Parts: sequence; structure tokens; C-alpha cells
Amino acid sequence: APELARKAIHYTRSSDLRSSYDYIIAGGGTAGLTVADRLTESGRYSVLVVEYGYFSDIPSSVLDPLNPIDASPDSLMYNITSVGTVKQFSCTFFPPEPQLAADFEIKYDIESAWGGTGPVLASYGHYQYPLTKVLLDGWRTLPGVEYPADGSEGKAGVLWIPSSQDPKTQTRSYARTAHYDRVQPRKNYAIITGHKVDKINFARDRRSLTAISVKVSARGDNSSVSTITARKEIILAAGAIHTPQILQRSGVGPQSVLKAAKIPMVLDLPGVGANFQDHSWFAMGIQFQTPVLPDRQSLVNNKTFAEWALKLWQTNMTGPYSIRGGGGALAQLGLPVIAPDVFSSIASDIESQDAASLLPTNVDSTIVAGYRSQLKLMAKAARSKNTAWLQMGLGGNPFGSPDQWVFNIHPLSRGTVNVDPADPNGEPLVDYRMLSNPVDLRVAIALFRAVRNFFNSRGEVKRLSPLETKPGVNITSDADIAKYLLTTLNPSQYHPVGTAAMLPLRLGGVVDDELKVYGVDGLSVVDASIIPLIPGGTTQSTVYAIGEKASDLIKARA
Ligand SMILES: Cc1cc2nc3c(=O)[nH]c(=O)nc-3n(C[C@H](O)[C@H](O)[C@H](O)COP(=O)(O)OP(=O)(O)OC[C@H]3O[C@@H](n4cnc5c(N)ncnc54)[C@H](O)[C@@H]3O)c2cc1C
Repeated sequence: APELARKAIHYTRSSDLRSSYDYIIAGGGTAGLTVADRLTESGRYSVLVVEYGYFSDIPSSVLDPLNPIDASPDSLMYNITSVGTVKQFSCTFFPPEPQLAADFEIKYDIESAWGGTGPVLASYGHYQYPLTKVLLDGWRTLPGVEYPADGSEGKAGVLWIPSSQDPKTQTRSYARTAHYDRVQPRKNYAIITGHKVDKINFARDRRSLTAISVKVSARGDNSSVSTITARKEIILAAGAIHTPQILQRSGVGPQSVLKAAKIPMVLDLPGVGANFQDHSWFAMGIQFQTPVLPDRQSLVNNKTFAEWALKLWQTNMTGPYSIRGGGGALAQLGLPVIAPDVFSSIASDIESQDAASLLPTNVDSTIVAGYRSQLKLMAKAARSKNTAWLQMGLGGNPFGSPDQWVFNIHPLSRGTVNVDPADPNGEPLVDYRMLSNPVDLRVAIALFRAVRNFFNSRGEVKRLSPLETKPGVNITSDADIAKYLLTTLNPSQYHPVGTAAMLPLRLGGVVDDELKVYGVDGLSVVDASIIPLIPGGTTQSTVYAIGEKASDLIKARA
């Protein structure tokens, strides 16, 4: 029997569901729960969220004092950072303590960047390691580096970003705490966990195609199947990997992909599963022979420090453990600043590229047109000081590894997410097509040189005698650096976007500017899939903002 939970009606068996709801949301992640919360607030509409995952009873603590160095999934703290202002999404920002802010020059500008109040909480830990200050100051000696007034102001530079962290309990603030646990009981808000939306069913008449219901099956049990009707709209929020999968399984996608998988075509929409993007990254080993102590390792190898840290944590949840997961200082810098000798030729390379030759063969001409316009924008961005391509953390690796992670936050390669023709009901084929645009390798080499140069020559940083353990100082030519990068580059920072892009149809779009799927009534997409061009920053805050905007749009047309 359904459980009348504190928040919503929680189902675990599809046979207990009603046969229809006003809205059905596929996916209860960042966007899905935001939209479910907003649509149920007034009490006027009934909403069913179908979520593949289960509610976890593991407390979402930031910290495991007994295991301070190893990352556990629970400790993957989400940072809030954004290229644009985050004022639009409802988030409450808690400034750092004044002394900490003064010591570490933690800048924040509530007026220009934060402003709002809302259920997602953003805060800083109560401690910073002294290494951060040295690294922060190191960038000051590079001409052109700026220190924006707030990390979420939308400017490139050396900046501070908070974590999505409740400053009182030091637990993670995320879609579940903000948009589910927080809400008062609502009888019009239903969620079924451990179930997935397999496909959408349509009704067609001479003039229109309408999404009317979803096929829902239990996780791991395809025999437990139900069909639930949406009276108003079906809303896809299954994320950038699974939203295109649901569409394609339902017969909405590129003709060639559907044909190969023997899925009867309902609507030829070439953009579904195309334009797939994520941030790529690589690691360099940097060991300070003159370390700045205490550092993260001190929690393990300095008994006095470890005891002090534990005591602070146990007394009032402050100290080093309160910055367990992330949040902190970042360098987010443009190519003219970090690569003044090559940025112009990288931009020229992009300008002279033939878009079609960089995409999978036989791709629809609208996808090529969309990519061509992206390349034009990115060539301009490569010449801009204010579009960050390098992202690196300034405080060592948050999980204690001696590696320095280096991120390319504007990759140009475009991948695909398509149903597997051999198993259309299984997981989709995710092809990052990393480095399919050769400029990405040029950029990675430029980022590598910039980071090496930073550690070798900048301010006080070089006095720490940084030793490059990986790949090592004897690797100097572009060819050798490229060889190293090819063994270590990773296509994903877990920021997949773009596979159901909000773009004009002639540029390969899947949804219009009201997030409605082209050519279908009663069907919208509200998650990271709609982002046409990956933001130069982590994606969470953008997705919350999309969820908030989507809710307004959906309510306006209800
Ligand atoms: C390990 C990790 C660390 C990250 N760190 C950061 C960070 O520090 N900062 C930051 O800003 N961003 C971070 N991100 C990215 C951020 O979490 C995502 O951008 C954001 O959650 C995307 O939101 P979404 O709603 O599009 O998808 P999701 O939040 O992924 O939600 C999709 C939901 O749909 C469900 N689902 C999938 N298929 C189906 C189906 N067929 N039927 C029903 N349900 C389905 C999934 O179980 C999931 O709950 C991180 C991501 C990961 C994975």
C-alpha cells in the first residue's frame, strides 16, 4: 500500500498508482524534483514523479571523520558555480565567517550574484588550508588575471565558490532536501521510486501528434508494467543520458538511429541524442617538497592536528572537516590570459574548421548548421579574456590525492547518446567522441603548459619546490605532452548536457524556447539535455535555474 510520507505520497508498486495525473515527470533528479515541487505548490495540479533510483537512508553527511581521505559517493559534495549570475534560481547564500573571509580574501557579492532566498543552501566551510592562499596569490603575478567580486558573477578569473551545503548541519543541500524533504505533506505530489519510464505513447490525428501516456516498468522487472496517462503534460527530466533514450525508444529521434534499432518512427527529430557535451579533464602529479602545513594529509599523519580537527567537528561542526567535499578557490581563466602565444592561432584554427567533417558521418544538415554556429561563437570566445577554458582547484585535490586536476570547460568535440541497435531496451550507447575536434588536443596542451608554468614560476608557489611527478619535467615537446594526455584525458566531469537542445529546428534543436518538444503537443524537456552549449562552470546551478524557469512556463500554459 502507498505510504503517506511526510512529503508526498511515496509508492513502490505501480499497481497502486492512479491511472492518470495532470503531469507526469520522468526522473526525480535536480530538475525533476524542482519542477515537481513548484507544480504542486498551489495544490491545483496533481503530479507523479517516476524515479529510477530509491530513497537512500544513508545520511547525506559531508564527513566521515574515520575515513577522512577516501572519497565515498556520499561525500561527493556539489559545488555551486556558474558562468552566469545565479540570482534567478532560488538559493540561499550564507557568507563565510568574517575572519576567514579576511584571511583568505574570500570575496562574495550578494547583490550582484546571489540576491534571492530559496531552499537550496550555499555556504562555505569554516576552515581553509593555508596552501590555498599561496596558490591564490600565485596567479596575481600573471598579467591579465582578475579576481572577480563573486565567483558566480559570471566573470572569468581567480574566484571563490561555495558548496551546496547546509551551514548548520554540514550536510549536502540538494534537490531531495530542497524540493522534497522540505515540503509539507501534499496529496497532489506523488512519487514512485525503483521504476522507470520506458516510453511515451502518442495519439495522432490529421493535424497533431500528442503525448498522452507513459509506459512505466519496475526496475529489474520488465514484466511489471503500467500505463499512466498525463492529462496536461509529460515532462522529461531523466538527465542528458536518459532523456534522449526515452525519446528515441518512443520513436522520436533521428530516422537513421530509429531504423537501425528497428523502432517504428513517430517523428524524425535529428537533434535527439546529438550535440552531446561534457567537460573533459586530465591529472598532473604535483608534489610540494616544501609543503605548506597543515594540509589535508595532516588529518592522517599529524595526530595533534587530527585530534583538534575532530574536536572542533564534534563540538560545533567547524574546522577542517567542514570543508570535506569541495567549495573553495578556483582559477577559471581565458585562453588569452593563460596562453597568450597560441590563443590567436587556436581561434584561427576554429574559424577555418569544416563543421561537417567533425561530426559523425551522415548526420542531418541541421545538426551541422547548429555546430557551425557554435564553432563561430567559440572562435570568438577563444579570443576573449572573459570566457574561461581552464578550470583548476586551488587547494589541492579535495579528496587528498596529490594530483592536480585540470579541466577544459569549453570542449569543442561533440558526441552522441543513442539507443543501442543491438539492444534498444538496454542502456544507451554513450559516445563522447572525445578529441574528435583536434582543437581540443591543442587546448589541452595549452592548459597543460599553463599549469606547469604556474607551479614553476608564479609568486610564492615556486618556493614550495613543486616537483612534477606526472608526467615529469623531461616531457617538454608538444608531441610528448600530447602522448601523455592521450593516456590520461577523461571525457567527463559528470556534466553531460546538450542531447535535447533548446535551439531553432534549423540548428538541430529538440525543444523550443518554452521547452516544448518540436512537433509534439503535451511533451517537454526540463533537464540538462536542453543546454545547447556547455556552460563554463559546473552544471548544477544552471539545471536548478532551468527547473525554476520551466515550472513558470508550464504553469503559464496550464
Ligand atoms: C558524481 C557527480 C558529481 C557532480 N558534482 C557536481 C558539482 O560539484 N557541481 C555541480 O554544479 N554539478 C555537479 N554534478 C552535475 C549535476 O549533478 C548535474 O548537472 C545535474 O544533477 C543534472 O540534473 P538533471 O536533472 O539534468 O539530471 P539528474 O539530476 O541526473 O536527474 C535525472 C534523474 O532521472 C532518473 N532516471 C533516469 N532514467 C530514468 C527513466 N527512464 N525513468 C525514470 N527515472 C529515470 C535518474 O535516476 C535521476 O535521478 C555532478 C554530477 C555527478 C554525477
